[in-house]
Amino acid sequence: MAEEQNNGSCSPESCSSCAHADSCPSKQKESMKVAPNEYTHVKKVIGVVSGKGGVGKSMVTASLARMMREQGYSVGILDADITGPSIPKMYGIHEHAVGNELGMFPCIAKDETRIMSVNLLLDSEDTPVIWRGPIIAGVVTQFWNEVLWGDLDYLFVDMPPGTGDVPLTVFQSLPVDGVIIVTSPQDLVQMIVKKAYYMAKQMDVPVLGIVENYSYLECPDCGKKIPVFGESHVEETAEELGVKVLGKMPLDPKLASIVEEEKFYEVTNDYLKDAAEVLIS
Ligand SMILES: Nc1ncnc2c1ncn2[C@@H]1O[C@H](COP(=O)(O)OP(=O)(O)OP(=O)(O)O)[C@@H](O)[C@H]1O
Repeated sequence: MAEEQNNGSCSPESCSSCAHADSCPSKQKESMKVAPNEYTHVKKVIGVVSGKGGVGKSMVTASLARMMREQGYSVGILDADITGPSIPKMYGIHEHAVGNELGMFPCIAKDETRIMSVNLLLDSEDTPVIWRGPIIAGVVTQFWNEVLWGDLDYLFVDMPPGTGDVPLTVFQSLPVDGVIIVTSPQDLVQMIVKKAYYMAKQMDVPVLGIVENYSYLECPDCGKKIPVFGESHVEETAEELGVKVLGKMPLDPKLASIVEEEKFYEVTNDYLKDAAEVLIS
């Protein structure tokens, strides 16, 4: 019988009737999940990943969070980019996270987005985090099960770039409902997108789609779209992988300056409307 094959492709739900359940990879994967604390109730956990650094993953994470917040959903951002945290500063948060015997409280941005990041725990924001991979991965797990997130419709996880320890821990330990891959138009990046895609697939996490950042720059005088980083190949890549393109974001000076002003809680990002549909469905 198909569900009795020990091949890792069956669902954990079919374990009860399967003779191979104890040694089955699908059940083992399930057992590695870390339960949240009793004060955390998150409806959807969405990972934002990129194969490579600097493609604007934090920008996309925060934009998705803003978009859902604007639609009235309660949202949180778990900044899992431990060595390069940028989310609190984008929202103008420079305070220290506080806790009690039950756990740590996320900091609350002006638009009520709940945020947890290593920068909220350091004595100085400029202190570098020089920890080995397993320690960093442990902190990310604590951000899930020791932070009192409360009731959230969406928790966005801003992952560090690449396919290392932290993405692996997040996929294994958190109940990730889907990932969004961020890319930029360069050829090399398209290849790296596939690595992120295959990692998610291997971890049985659905890929909700791809967002291309830095797609073009719009001339402020004539409105012409200039492909600064070359022609986009995102549609080809998406088609090849069988996923949707959820949006193409230009290099937008308005977005850059709102990040500089640390007022991301005011952003309305219309470039990612298709992503909202996918997140709500
Ligand atoms: N579409 C955009 N328009 C203008 N500025 C942008 C855009 N996307 C990103 N930026 C800016 O580029 C910088 C890098 O973006 P971001 O921090 O989101 O990248 P990242 O992929 O998360 O980086 P890392 O991988 O190093 O964590 C930031 O200052 C951000 O504000």
